[in-house]
Amino acid sequence: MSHWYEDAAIVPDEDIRAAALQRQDSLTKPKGSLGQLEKVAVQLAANQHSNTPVVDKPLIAIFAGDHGVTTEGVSAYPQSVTAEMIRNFSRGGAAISVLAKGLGAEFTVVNVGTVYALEDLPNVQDRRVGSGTQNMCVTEAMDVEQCEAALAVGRDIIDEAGDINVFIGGEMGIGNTTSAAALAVAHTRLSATAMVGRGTGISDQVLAKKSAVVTRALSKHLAQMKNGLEVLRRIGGFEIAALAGAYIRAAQKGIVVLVDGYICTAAAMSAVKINPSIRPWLFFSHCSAEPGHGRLLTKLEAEPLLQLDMRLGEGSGAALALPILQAACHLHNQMASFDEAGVSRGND
Ligand SMILES: Cc1cc2ncn([C@H]3O[C@H](COP(=O)(O)O)[C@@H](O)[C@H]3O)c2cc1C
Ligand SMILES: O=C(O)c1cccnc1
Repeated sequence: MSHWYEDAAIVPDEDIRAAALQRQDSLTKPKGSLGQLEKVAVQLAANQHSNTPVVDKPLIAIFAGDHGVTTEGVSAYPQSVTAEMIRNFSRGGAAISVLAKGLGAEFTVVNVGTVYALEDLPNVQDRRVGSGTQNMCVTEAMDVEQCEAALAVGRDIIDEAGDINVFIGGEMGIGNTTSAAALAVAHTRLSATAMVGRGTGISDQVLAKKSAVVTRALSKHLAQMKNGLEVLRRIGGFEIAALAGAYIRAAQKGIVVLVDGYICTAAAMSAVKINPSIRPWLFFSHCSAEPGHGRLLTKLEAEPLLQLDMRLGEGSGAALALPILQAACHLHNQMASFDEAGVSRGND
């Protein structure tokens, strides 16, 4: 049986890529002097099958879920913060609320599975597929139906979005850096200590425990983790699965994806393992202060745009990187060529 998440993404146009590369080299600047902005513009042009790429209609969706692994004592904050922060997103008080407002972006918060149901809140959608995941050290984080349902939540958010051309996913889930680290270990085969970080700010003692928790979870599930979906189901989270589903659907619809920090990158890695054809659609905002993030980005051959020592999540880094993606498009589309401007070419 084939599944929606296995359907191919839109394939970049190689003729447009060649034309976009040629255009970059015709613009009034030394060749290559706009660095990564040039690469970004060329990739966006190829993806969008247009030599005038555009990322001016963003959707920011924050997916929230609770994690059973928090019972192991792996976060500096209590599990109740996940739901409390949903209220804060709704009221406009969170970092991402402020950044989304500044960007004028469409903004929504999606509860994929907090432990407790929340009251009705403005801008918050209740799509809970369970009351938090199970503790991955003891059993699978999600059963098959929950994992499929969480992936479909992400898909539906993209399908129900208005006219968008760029998607930013964010996450909120106390304990989710443990899940992200476990996913990172599973997909890189690097050690737990290389992939585990301080998350919300844990002590040395808790850090050692967190590594042991990830090691235990991996040894419990490794033999049965035969594909990307099983990895996600066994050691992922509801919000991580929803992000993966949203990334896959965005790529299938030709919507550019701006991936945020460590947890979102773990979701992106899961999505690529489930459906490798989505990879060209993923742009990476920043390298977070979590040491595992850089290693996971390297595994994905990703070149993040920013390095700001951030370790927040919520989609905050991606929101900050969006204007850079937009600037890359404006420069590509609006700069004058040497011929147009009457500027002499070099012999580079
Ligand atoms: C007030 C607050 C706001 C947040 N916003 C994002 N996170 C971030 O921290 C959590 C992951 O860290 P750990 O694995 O250590 O629990 C996630 O919810 C992530 O989005 C927050 C965490 C807190 C405490
Ligand atoms: O990089 C991230 O996304 C991150 C790091 C620490 C805590 N929350 C999120």
